[in-house]
Amino acid sequence: MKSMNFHRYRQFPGINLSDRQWPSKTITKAPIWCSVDLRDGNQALRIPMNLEEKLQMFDLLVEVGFKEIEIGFPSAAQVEYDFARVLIEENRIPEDVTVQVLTQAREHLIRKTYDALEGVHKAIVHFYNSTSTLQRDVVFHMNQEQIKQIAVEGAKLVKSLKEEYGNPGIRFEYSPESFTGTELDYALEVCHAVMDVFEPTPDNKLILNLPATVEMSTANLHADQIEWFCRHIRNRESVLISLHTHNDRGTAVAAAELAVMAGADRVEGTLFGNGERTGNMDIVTMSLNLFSQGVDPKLDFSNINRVRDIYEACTRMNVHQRHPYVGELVYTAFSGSHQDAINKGMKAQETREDNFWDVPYLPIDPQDVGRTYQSIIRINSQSGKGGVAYIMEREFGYKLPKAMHPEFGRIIQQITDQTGDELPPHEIWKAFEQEYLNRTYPYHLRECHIQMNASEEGASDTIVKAVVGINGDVVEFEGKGNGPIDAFVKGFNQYSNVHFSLESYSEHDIDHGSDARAAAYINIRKSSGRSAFGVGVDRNINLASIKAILSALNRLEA
Ligand SMILES: CC(=O)SCCNC(=O)CCNC(=O)[C@H](O)C(C)(C)COP(=O)(O)OP(=O)(O)OC[C@H]1O[C@@H](n2cnc3c(N)ncnc32)[C@H](O)[C@@H]1OP(=O)(O)O
Ligand SMILES: CC(C)C(=O)C(=O)O
Repeated sequence: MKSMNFHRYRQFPGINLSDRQWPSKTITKAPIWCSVDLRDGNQALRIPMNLEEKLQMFDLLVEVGFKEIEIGFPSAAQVEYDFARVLIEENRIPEDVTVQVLTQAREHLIRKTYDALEGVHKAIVHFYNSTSTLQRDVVFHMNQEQIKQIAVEGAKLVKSLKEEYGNPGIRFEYSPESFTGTELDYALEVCHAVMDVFEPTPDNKLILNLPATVEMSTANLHADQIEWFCRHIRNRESVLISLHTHNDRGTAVAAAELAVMAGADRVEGTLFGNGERTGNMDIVTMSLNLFSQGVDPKLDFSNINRVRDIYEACTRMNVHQRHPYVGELVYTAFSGSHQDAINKGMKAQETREDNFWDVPYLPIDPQDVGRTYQSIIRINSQSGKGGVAYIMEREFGYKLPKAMHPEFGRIIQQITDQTGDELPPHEIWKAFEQEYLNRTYPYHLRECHIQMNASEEGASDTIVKAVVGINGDVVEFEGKGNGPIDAFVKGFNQYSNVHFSLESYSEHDIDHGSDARAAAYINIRKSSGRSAFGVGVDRNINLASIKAILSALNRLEA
């Protein structure tokens, strides 16, 4: 085997934090959420959102419950600037929502950003410069002091423009961009220098956003970085520590979760993890993770499909079928043992008294996010008898007796083995009809009259007069027994010379009301030892049973 070029990469260094506290913490409340869909999400799209799409996305974010929304980078492009103006001039920002705008720590961009915010009630001016070791070297060719000065000069300008514009509703956020690639003590030094400019207080906090601009380490090391920072920052009560994780290693959500345990107050992210490269932290997943632990997520994803549809329309991105909580297949089991457990779990759930959700393989109730139970079991060659029985009951109201499950399961398995494809419910129904209900050869019930006689002593007997097609001939017979089935079987045995016994019988209503039909399931065994189920459906339960007998016999003859 050829080995890969792993020696070109270095291990991320450990963090010196031997008494880390975060591993024994749990998250008991939602962090302050900030959506960056309209900025980090938008800047990574092949076709960025137009004004109309941005408005639609903004309205969705408000509807979901975000109170802080980064609406763009107004100094970057006209559409970004215009969007801020439309929101402000058309009074589209609800009272309780703060919009946030991003700018590089560069004078002309900061000034333009303030122009875009003219007249806003509440806004966060978010400015950044990269502080990472690598970018200082290869992008800026500056030393630590020079890079710190970019941040400090930016902070001074951002602060003075607030006064110049006389807008008390402006707050500040600073990001040492590429924080996770920056020496921790240096990132701290830069943030302290920025704090010295703003002089934040507990009533007037500065947001320090510590981005994992590129996800470079395992989530535990990220949590160590955040705990280290939270412990070393001065005036901790005067700053909000914000997270902004990316998903380069596929663990942005885990990194954000552990970092909240490590002390962060606020989390930036996007719907479904849209954003640069592999995306930003997925707020839907993180908030529903909290939800699934019994914590109020403070965001409303109770109609997840609507959120997905608007997201897909605005971004032209598709949500993956396996995306947590929302993907088409995430509440679906194809495999037999999962189906069996879900089927049993759903039944047990109906009888639970404590209302807690506890169904195998379904971490949350799909209905809590506006999904249905419709597709929790779907059938293909990996499926089992329990799943097939579930579909028959759920989709068509046929409660196949348990002893019949293996038989019908095998019939469906043969089809799925042949096609290799999923078998939708209507195809399962077709197979059921063909196998059990539509068989008329060699036996076919043409007429049947049932007469039940009750004697004064309470005993009763039944006479069945039937006309049955047998191998193309028409045979008329009469039988007497202690009930319609017994009478029919006796008569039939006599005239057809076919001998069998009844092994099991069950029946139920399929529909309700005066027009209700009944389904009967009868298992018969011939003297040869072979046995089969038959199914009959009729408005009259006795006729349904007689049809079920002939269905079973026909199957045994086939
Ligand atoms: C991690 C993130 O997601 S950060 C957000 C990223 N988002 C975006 O960049 C989207 C919007 N950006 C843009 O539209 C543009 O990049 C703008 C408007 C911000 C800047 O435009 P331009 O100046 O034309 O282009 P560009 O970004 O290539 O400029 C790079 C220059 O700015 C310098 N620069 C970058 N950040 C800073 C800073 N904070 N302070 C001073 N100079 C900076 C670079 O070193 C480079 O300098 P050079 O020209 O001497 O080599
Ligand atoms: C500007 C910052 C917060 C950013 O987008 C990043 O670092 O990913």
